[in-house]
Amino acid sequence: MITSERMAAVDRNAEALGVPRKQLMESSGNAVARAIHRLADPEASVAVVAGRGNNGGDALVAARFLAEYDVTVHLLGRPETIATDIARENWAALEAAEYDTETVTDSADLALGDPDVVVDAMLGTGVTGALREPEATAATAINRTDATVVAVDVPSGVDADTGDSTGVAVDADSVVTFHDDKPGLASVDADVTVAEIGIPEAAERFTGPGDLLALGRPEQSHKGDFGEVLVVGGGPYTGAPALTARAALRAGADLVRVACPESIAREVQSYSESLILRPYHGDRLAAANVDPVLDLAADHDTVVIGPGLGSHEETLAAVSDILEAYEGTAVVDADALQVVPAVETDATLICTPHQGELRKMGGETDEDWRTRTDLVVEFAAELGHVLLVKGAYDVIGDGGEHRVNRTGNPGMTVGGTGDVLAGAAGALACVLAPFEAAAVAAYANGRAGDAAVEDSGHGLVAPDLIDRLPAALWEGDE
Ligand SMILES: NC(=O)C1=CN([C@@H]2O[C@H](COP(=O)(O)OP(=O)(O)OC[C@H]3O[C@@H](n4cnc5c(N)ncnc54)[C@H](O)[C@@H]3O)[C@@H](O)[C@H]2O)[C@H](O)CC1
Ligand SMILES: [K+]
Repeated sequence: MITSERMAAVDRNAEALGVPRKQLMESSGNAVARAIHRLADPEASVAVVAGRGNNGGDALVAARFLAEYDVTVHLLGRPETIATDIARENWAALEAAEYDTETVTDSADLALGDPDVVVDAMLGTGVTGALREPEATAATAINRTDATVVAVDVPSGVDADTGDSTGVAVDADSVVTFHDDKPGLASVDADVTVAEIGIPEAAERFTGPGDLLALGRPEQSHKGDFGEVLVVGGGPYTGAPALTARAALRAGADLVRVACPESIAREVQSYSESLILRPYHGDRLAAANVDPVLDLAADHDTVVIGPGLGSHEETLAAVSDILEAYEGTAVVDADALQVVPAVETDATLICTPHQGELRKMGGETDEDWRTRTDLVVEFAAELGHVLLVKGAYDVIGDGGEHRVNRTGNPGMTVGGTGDVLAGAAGALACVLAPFEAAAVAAYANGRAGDAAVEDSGHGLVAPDLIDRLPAALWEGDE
């Protein structure tokens, strides 16, 4: 099963892998035509009803694969209003080759006749709300025919994710859907065929530019759309919590506060004026700080706990107590990771170990790490949390799904890059589901590292990544 949002991401990733959408459209159209070959005898009459989006584009392609049939293509709307280049190109190809086409600008003008087959390609995953005109009237007209109705991707008017239809929807006999089944088709009373359209498996398995689509564009978001992050870190180390907090800010967080021992507050502040500190009593996290930190945490959308905390027994006990009582979303990094397996919590944790830390948590690693994503998925399931295991290939798992990130470079083994990643994950977890936040953080962090190396060669330091996070998250790669 794949949601429309994930499908759009995978589609974008496929393009980045060298398989552009026009190629996918060609495969989709071909699959629809093959379904018609199975359903109808040669010379049967086929009415293709195409909308102005890519769903319509699929059917315009299908028409070219139906030479044995008597095909008429009805385009709903003027050709100039076709929404995408690839659909428009396929319309132009039909026109140039003098196919039997007509454009319907007024729903009253749709003359379907009495076809043997109707191809419903008005709307697919791009639908929002109830069908408008001329689609609504066309759907009623399609439902009134005695034809066998073949829907492209989803019956028009049906939401691919929920199966809901707010108004009239096409009553299809059969649905040819692409790449993977859609959740909304479960409630549709039709034969559903899933057609492979040539999307490489890597487009789903590896993070790519499509994974960033969920973030939206910066100009669409406003201050307050992201969220507030609390970094709980520092003690024996002062640089780590500062890096984490600065990374969270650059990854979009509206506000980031650092809870750290008062003994190091001045030094943490010295890294950046923009840091807001909430110092607690003492020189390392300990039992007396648990309640104040929990009170602070309750006022934030996410918490990042671990960077620079050290592994003093008292500190680790305090981390356990905090995680046990906390109920929100937290990124757990560095020394704090080792307490996670024994912690019983209602919180949603994103754990970011490297392989050494993973072993310390009781997880299994393997020399042939790339092919052992199953180890991450299983251990994540055992923990009941999201795991982001850092390495040459980062593996992100949540017990069900997994994703692999291959951005980044050997220069990133330098200290502090993990602190940056944790901060980015904390910010992204304010706006994305935990698994997505981890995957996008890994992708963007690696991309920032790759950009840094490209700009200044090797000799990378962690702050180089922070400055490049906004571009890595919000700028296209073409
Ligand atoms: N990898 C893939 O996902 C592939 C998908 N293919 C096909 O593309 C469609 C989705 O295409 P898209 O252009 O995004 O959307 P639609 O064609 O479904 O519709 C967009 C079109 O419709 C207008 N619109 C939206 N809501 C309504 C409404 N309620 N009433 C009327 N009109 C509406 C909107 O303004 C747009 O103009 C997917 O389903 C597949 O069939 C590919 O070709 C292969 C790869
Ligand atoms: K459709």
